[in-house]
Amino acid sequence: MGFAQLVIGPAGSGKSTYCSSLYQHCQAVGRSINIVNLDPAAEHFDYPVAMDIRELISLEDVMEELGLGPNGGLIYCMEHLEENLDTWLTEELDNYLDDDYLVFDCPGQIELFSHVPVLKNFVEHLKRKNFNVCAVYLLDSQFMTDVTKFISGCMSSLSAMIQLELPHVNILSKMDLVKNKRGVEKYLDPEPHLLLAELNQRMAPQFEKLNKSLIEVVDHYSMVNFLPLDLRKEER
Ligand SMILES: Nc1nc2c(ncn2[C@@H]2O[C@H](COP(=O)(O)OP(=O)(O)OP(=O)(O)O)[C@@H](O)[C@H]2O)c(=O)[nH]1
Ligand SMILES: [Mg+2]
Repeated sequence: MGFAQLVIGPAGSGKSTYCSSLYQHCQAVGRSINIVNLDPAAEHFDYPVAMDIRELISLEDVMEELGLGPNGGLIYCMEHLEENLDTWLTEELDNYLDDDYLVFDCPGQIELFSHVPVLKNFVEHLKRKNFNVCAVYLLDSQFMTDVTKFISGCMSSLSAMIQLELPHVNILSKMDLVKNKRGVEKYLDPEPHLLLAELNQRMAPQFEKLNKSLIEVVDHYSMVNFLPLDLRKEER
């Protein structure tokens, strides 16, 4: 049984930086880890790339030859990956042994984990290949400054959770940049009724019913839970 982590989250939330920190950490403690690039648009890496989607397809070629824009081109590349799960991916995975740990650095277009089925099928394939997979969802702590942004962050994470159906960890990234630590801490594991009160205060009165439903959804899925990550701190 192999192990895999799917690192997802909105554009610029710190996925690749997290992957490279994870790599350095594993180097330091003497564990073996393999970071896989699944972003056909990525160019620079701070970690050795164990597998690379760009060996299968290049975004630049797709944009040039098919006349697609960057996001349409990315979806095309990911669909191409989906079509090659039984060929390219299977061959690449054959290089890894039973106990190996793979970390997939994903692109940041949130449609990939909200409604486009590519990553879902990718995960199913990994499971068929006997990998134990989990999702790590990164959200930028810079957006945790008010309750409306918090709720929208929860919703996007929740849609990934529902679509991928994986054990799921939420991480609040870039904690080193947060000046008002207290302001963010209250969102790590907040009381639903306090969130609701804050949301009602922030929004016009006609949204009260909607606010209540939103908080209930978040609460039901036990989603109101983020782990803060400060990459400058050693103990993590
Ligand atoms: N201060 C600080 N900056 C960070 C941290 N993590 C990421 N960044 C910065 O945030 C920017 C985006 O980081 P990336 O790791 O490229 O984010 P990403 O999620 O891989 O981005 P995409 O792949 O383009 O979606 C870069 O400028 C990073 O240096 C962090 O923990 N602290
Ligand atoms: Mg990245």
